[in-house]
Amino acid sequence: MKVYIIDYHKDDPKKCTGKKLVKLHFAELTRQGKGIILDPYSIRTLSILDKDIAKKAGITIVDTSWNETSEIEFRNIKGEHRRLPILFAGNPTNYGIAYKLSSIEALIAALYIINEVEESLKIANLIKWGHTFLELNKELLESYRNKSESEIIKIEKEIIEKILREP
Ligand SMILES: C[S@@+](CC[C@H](N)C(=O)[O-])C[C@H]1O[C@@H](n2cnc3c(N)ncnc32)[C@H](O)[C@@H]1O
Repeated sequence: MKVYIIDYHKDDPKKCTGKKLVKLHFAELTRQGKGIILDPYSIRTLSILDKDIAKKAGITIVDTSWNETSEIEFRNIKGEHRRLPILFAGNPTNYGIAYKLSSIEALIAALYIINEVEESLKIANLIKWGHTFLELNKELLESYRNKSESEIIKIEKEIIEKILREP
């Protein structure tokens, strides 16, 4: 799978997981979006139905800062924008926070959801807390894997309702 990074250079370069993917030759830098754009503000949800586009044109991650980002940064990027369904960050900065994934976690999740599990695990091995992320989201990722967009939205709704019911 081709992976692209649009790097807005907003985070500490030492901690930046988008840069790490590029450095380790698992991604290429780009200025334009290609294929599936991982966009947390998108109204469309990533699913197995996006696998063909991802295979043909790749997956683009937008490496920016969660503290400074907004919808505007994503709006003009060409491509098929998709958000990820609820998942919890496993990285030390945003540990346990829903939806706020690092670039590398977003890639691990996207590959898993489109049923590229082996590649997802390979990416998870690149970072210390890759397996923390997988462990934390094991059941969620498995429930989203290989499912259509409408199925994923239904599963996500049930999960959110369950969380809200918990004391
Ligand atoms: C906001 S940046 C933060 C990057 C940080 N510098 C790092 O080193 O990981 C994370 C990127 O991963 C993707 N991403 C993270 N969480 C996502 C979600 N819930 N839905 C879609 N894409 C997501 C997006 O491309 C997003 O811009």
